[in-house]
Amino acid sequence: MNNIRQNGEGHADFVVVANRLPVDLERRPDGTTSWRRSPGGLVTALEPILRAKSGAWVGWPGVPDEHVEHFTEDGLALYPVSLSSQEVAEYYEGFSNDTLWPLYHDVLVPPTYDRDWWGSYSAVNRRFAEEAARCAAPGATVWIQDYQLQLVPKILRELRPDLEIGFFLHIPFPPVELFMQLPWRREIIEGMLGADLIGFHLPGGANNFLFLAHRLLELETTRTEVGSVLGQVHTHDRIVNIGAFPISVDSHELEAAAKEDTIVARAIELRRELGNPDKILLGVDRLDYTKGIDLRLEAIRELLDEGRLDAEHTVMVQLATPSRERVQHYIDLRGVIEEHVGHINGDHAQIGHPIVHYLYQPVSRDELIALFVAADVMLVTPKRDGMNLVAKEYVACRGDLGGALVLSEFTGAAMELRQSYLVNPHDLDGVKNMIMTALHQDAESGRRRMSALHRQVMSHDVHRWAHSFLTTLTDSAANGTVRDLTDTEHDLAVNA
Ligand SMILES: O=P(O)(O)OC[C@H]1O[C@H](O[C@H]2O[C@H](CO)[C@@H](O)[C@H](O)[C@H]2O)[C@H](O)[C@@H](O)[C@@H]1O
Ligand SMILES: Cc1cn([C@@H]2O[C@H](COP(=O)(O)OP(=O)(O)O)[C@@H](O)[C@H]2O)c(=O)[nH]c1=O
Repeated sequence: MNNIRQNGEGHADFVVVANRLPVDLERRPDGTTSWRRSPGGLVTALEPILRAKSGAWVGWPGVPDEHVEHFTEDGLALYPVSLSSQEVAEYYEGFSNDTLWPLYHDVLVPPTYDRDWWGSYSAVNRRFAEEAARCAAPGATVWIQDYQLQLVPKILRELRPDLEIGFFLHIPFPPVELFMQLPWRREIIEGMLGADLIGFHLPGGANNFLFLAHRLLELETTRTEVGSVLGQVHTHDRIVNIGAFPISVDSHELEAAAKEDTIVARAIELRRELGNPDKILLGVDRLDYTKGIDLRLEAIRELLDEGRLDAEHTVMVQLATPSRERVQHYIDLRGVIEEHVGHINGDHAQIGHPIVHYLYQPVSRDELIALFVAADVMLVTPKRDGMNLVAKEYVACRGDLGGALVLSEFTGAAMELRQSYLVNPHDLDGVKNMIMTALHQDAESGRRRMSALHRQVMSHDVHRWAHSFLTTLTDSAANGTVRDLTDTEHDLAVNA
């Protein structure tokens, strides 16, 4: 237990522990530094929650070998955990993103099983747990996030048994047939079981976990359906609740932003800058092989080659945020995507009028919202995705009931967004046909679809998600039993 005091010397009553801080440290060539927003949906979702609860956030500042003392940035109390270059290579790029990420995403590329990476993952997880133990006040609520930190719940419980500990997985939890490949499978399940409540986006992930806990650790499991809790795992001394909590976005904030004059004007300007096409298609993703950017470009390319898509009056914007740039599969994918873009523009563009406008750089929030407002068809075609917040953001921004969403069945979002144009991303002809259907939708039926989608996203926002998880966590920690949200609690969460 070293220098960590059993009952906590920290002051934070609510602590988020995630691989990344909500901001990344940026080193400029002249040696100066600044902070910029971190990539990904986890940060998008949790930032407004932490802000509302005035809590602390424990995470890595995004660059190796940086030792930063805890500090406050834009009203958020941040507790950096520093990682060496070797740890970034082994814990983050290696075990997290070249072992667990592909294993949990249907083995879209083969996972690498490396014993040194596992050693580094275990050591870094301990460091995160120690930092959380240090900053949490007695009896505090600590909410641990995602696959990079699956050992933290168990270590933290050993260090600080007084804490209320929740764990949420943001990516799919695989079926037993895949998970059993992992040489360290027992340790991972035991690590997660240190929490009082384990949350997944979908019931499928929760059920996979319950099955594994029984099969692998021979623990007793029971099935319940109270609120979002689907079952319980009985460890030798505690009951751990397992549930499904589909994450969402700050829908009301997005809807309001999309109506602001400056955003509406920028959306019009964007259309003009794109050459006033009849139709704008939009893709917004981290550059990741799970996201299906390659297959959507393939679909567009074939539609243009076949003359089904009008090259003169159609434009596609594809934003791809750089991600995990030193992992070989990501380097390879970038090459494939850029080859597609080159082929499409080479074969079908005119001077000054590219068909695909491709940006390999992060884009600001306001510019993104203006693009959502401008886009006639949003293309979200992952081969596998835990949730996909971009799909929900697009819908939240379309309070005008315009636009159309083409959405892969293999995203978590597809579970709720049933009125989108659902596609199987493995069926290229099906994707092509659905893109054409969405482009030529009848205006009235398009409005009806968007109205249903918009209602769903507005009534199930990120505040409701967090409130639902955290009230269930408190009940779980108190006695292992749970209750449904009252209507008042639900309304408060939605209107927060
Ligand atoms: O931190 P990175 O390695 O740059 O990756 C960014 C984030 O990617 C993943 O996001 C997931 O969480 C989203 C919100 O729940 C969800 O919508 C999406 O489907 C997931 O892929 C990852 O899980 C995060 O830990 C990363 O921060
Ligand atoms: C390309 C791009 C994206 N964003 C924001 O990032 C997140 C992405 O979240 P999602 O759940 O869809 O997927 P991952 O977490 O990346 O796996 C979403 O909030 C986007 O709005 C951004 O801010 N800027 C960008 O350029």
